[in-house]
Amino acid sequence: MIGKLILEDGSVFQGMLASGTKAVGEVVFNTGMTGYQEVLTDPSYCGQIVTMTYPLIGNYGVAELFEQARQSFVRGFVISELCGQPSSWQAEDSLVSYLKSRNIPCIYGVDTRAITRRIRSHGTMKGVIVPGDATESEIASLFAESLCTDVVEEVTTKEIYRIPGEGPHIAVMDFGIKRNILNSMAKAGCDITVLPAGTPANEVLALNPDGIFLSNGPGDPKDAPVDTVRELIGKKPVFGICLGHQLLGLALGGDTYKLKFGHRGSNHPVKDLATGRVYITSQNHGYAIDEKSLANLDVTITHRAVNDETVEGMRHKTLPVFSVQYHPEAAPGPDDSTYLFEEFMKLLNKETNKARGN
Ligand SMILES: NC(=O)CC[C@H](N)C(=O)O
Repeated sequence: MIGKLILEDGSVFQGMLASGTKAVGEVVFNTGMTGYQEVLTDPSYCGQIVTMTYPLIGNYGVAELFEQARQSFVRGFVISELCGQPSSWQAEDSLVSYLKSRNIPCIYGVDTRAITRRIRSHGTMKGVIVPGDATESEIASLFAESLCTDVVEEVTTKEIYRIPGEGPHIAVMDFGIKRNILNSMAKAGCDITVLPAGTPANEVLALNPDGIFLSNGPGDPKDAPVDTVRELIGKKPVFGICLGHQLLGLALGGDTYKLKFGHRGSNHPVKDLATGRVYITSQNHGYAIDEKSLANLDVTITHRAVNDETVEGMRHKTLPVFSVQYHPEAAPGPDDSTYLFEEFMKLLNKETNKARGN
C-alpha cells in the first residue's frame, strides 16, 4: 500500500507502507549502519518516528537476542530500502514480518537522505505516517494530536523485579532501561533490583542498596522524576546514563535544553577531558545539559562531544555521583565505554570501605 510521511513543515515523502496504517510522533534520524532492532526496542525512542539514514535495513533479520525491552515503543519507522530476504546465522525472522506482527507503522522506499537533510536544517519536528489516500482532514486531525509527555510512565516496569548477583546491590530506577544496561551490570557482578520510575526516594533508600543507577529513557528530562533524584543524591553512590545523566544535572541545580536535531547513532566521538582520549560511542538523545548552568555547581565536566562540544559526562566534585550522556552499554554500537560499569563498581567498593572505616 502506498504511504506518505508528512512533516510539520508541509514536506511530503511518498513510499510504501510495510506495516501499520498511521502514526504521529516526533521525527528523528539515526545514523547507525546496523542495530535497527535495538533502535526499534530502545524505550528512549518512545513517542518518536525514527528514520534510519543507512540505506539498507533488514538485511540480517531479527532475533530475540537483540531485543532491548518488552516491546517496541517507537511510533513509526522510516526506511529507504527494506530488505525482505535476510541472511544471517542469527536471524530468527525477517524485519518485515517482525514489524507486521507487532503492528509497528513502517514506511519504506522513501528518500531518507532528503528527510534527514530537512531535519538537520529545520530541526526535529512533528510528522505523521498515513496511507497514500488519506484525506486532508484525516491528516489534519493526526497533526492536531499532541505528543504525549508521560512517556517514562509508558515504558517503565510496572513491577519491581530482581536480577540476583554475588556483588554489590544496585537499585535501578527504570525510566526506560535497555536490557543491555542490565546485562552489563550483571556481567560486572551486580545484584540488581529494578524499580518503577515512580518509586519514591524513601522506598528506594529503604532497600539500603550499595548504589543507585539512573537509567536512560524517553522524553524531556523536565517531565521525569527530578525531585526523586534530588532526594537520592548524597545518600548513596549514583551512576546515571542519558536521561539519568540529564536528571542528575537538573537535580543538582543545572538546566537542560533541546538540541536542534539530537545525537542518534553508533559512532559519536566523545572526549574524556582528563586523558584526552576519544571514545567512539553509541548515542540517542535529543536534550543536553546546559554547560553554563553547571558553572557555579560542584560539578566537573568529564566528557565532551567532539562534533559539537556539548556536555557528555560529569562528576560531582565531592559526592560519589557521576554520569554520561551517551550509552556505554552500546547495543547497538561500539563497546569502547563498557569500562564505565567497572568504574561504578570501583566507586561502590571505595564508598563501602569508607563507610566501614577502612
Ligand atoms: N537515551 C536517553 O536516555 C534519551 C534521554 C532524553 N529522552 C533525550 O532525548 O535526550
